[in-house]
Amino acid sequence: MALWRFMTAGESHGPGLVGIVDGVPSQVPVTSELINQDLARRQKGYGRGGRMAIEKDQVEFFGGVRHGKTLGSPVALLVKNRDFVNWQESMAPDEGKPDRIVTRPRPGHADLVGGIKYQHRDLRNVLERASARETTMRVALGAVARSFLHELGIEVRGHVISIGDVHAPYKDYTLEEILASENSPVRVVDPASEKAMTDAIDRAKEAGDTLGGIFEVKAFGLPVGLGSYVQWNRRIEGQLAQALLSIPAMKAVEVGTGMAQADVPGSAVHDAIWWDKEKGFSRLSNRAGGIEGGITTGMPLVVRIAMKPLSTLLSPLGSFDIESKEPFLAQVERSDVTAVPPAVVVGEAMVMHVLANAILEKFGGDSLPEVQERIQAWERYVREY
Ligand SMILES: Cc1cc2nc3c(=O)[nH]c(=O)nc-3n(C[C@H](O)[C@H](O)[C@H](O)COP(=O)(O)O)c2cc1C
Ligand SMILES: C=C(O[C@@H]1CC(C(=O)O)=C[C@@H](OP(=O)(O)O)[C@H]1O)C(=O)O
Repeated sequence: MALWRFMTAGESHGPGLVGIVDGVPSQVPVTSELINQDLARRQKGYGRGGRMAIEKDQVEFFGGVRHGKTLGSPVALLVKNRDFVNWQESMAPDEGKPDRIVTRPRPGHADLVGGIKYQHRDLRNVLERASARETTMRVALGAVARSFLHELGIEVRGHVISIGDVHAPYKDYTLEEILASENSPVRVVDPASEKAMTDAIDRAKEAGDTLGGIFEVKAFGLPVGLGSYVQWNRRIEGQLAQALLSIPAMKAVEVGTGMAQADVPGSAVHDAIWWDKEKGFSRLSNRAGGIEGGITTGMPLVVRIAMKPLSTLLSPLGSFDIESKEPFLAQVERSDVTAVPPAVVVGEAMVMHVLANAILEKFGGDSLPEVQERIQAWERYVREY
């Protein structure tokens, strides 16, 4: 069982989202300001649809935090859906009027498979939970992990690499360089790529189409030794891939130089080992993306994630109404054109949940000072190894 566990509940147009993260050590600084910062980052991004103009996500605490610090008890959070006022009758848990019944499944969304699986004839009962609205709570809970990791000297940040077929030039960016993407509407580090990306989004919007893309998440300051090769489910890249692919619309994950490694000989892939008295062991390059043998190497962790284009198309693909069994083509619904920039923030959150758990598995500890002390002792040992 994981030591850092979280769960979310709530529908996209219901009253809100709730979440609990269990296993957080005591004394970790957590404030609503800190969580709201990440919630605001997830809401930004060129290409978002009308919903983001309605929502202004703000966290409320229900447990586990007092006077700005965690207590060691489960942290319970709530984020309300502002859009709920427009859906109250439709989403009423007691008697209500399901006035916006959905019977037209979108190819590529969860509508049809979810309807069949859960025996729903109103596909709203599927899309409400399949919606990526849920990722709001993953990010709110992820901000607690961010604070815990920050106190241990670990920073996790991501940026966009491509939108549709527009690729920014690839570089091994430092944390400071990645932070510069914060003000970019498409969360890209390279300013020269920004215009081509926003233009591509404008063109897709005009055509009633959508775009996917690729983003990268990096973790800096990780200790050597998180994860393990001794059992299949303890390999850290496996845990990261599962967490990242659990985000709606994510279809592939690469670690380090990933897929490209298959094309070249080993001499062009592996990272030479280096030793000096001051730092101990390190690597001369980081094509492995900070993981060897399912264990962190102490080099930056590098994962890249491919997101498919969103499935709510204003000029949609063919589909059939589940009641009339008639084909339909036209379906006008509000939707994002692309959600790669906000997905970066969700990717960061999922990486942070995995890393927070891995830290607790390796070092244990009930309070932040206890974990800090254990990591410091470990780092001394690693330097002298
Ligand atoms: C931040 C974010 C925003 C999204 N916005 C939309 C959207 O507006 N319209 C849409 O059709 N899909 C959107 N999606 C993707 C769907 O939620 C996803 O495709 C759907 O749940 C089916 O899951 P699958 O793509 O993993 O098969 C979004 C995903 C993310 C991560
Ligand atoms: C609400 C969010 O994303 C939503 C994810 C989503 C989907 O189908 O996944 C569809 C859209 O919602 P709506 O159908 O209400 O327009 C997005 O806006 C959010 O990210 O907070």
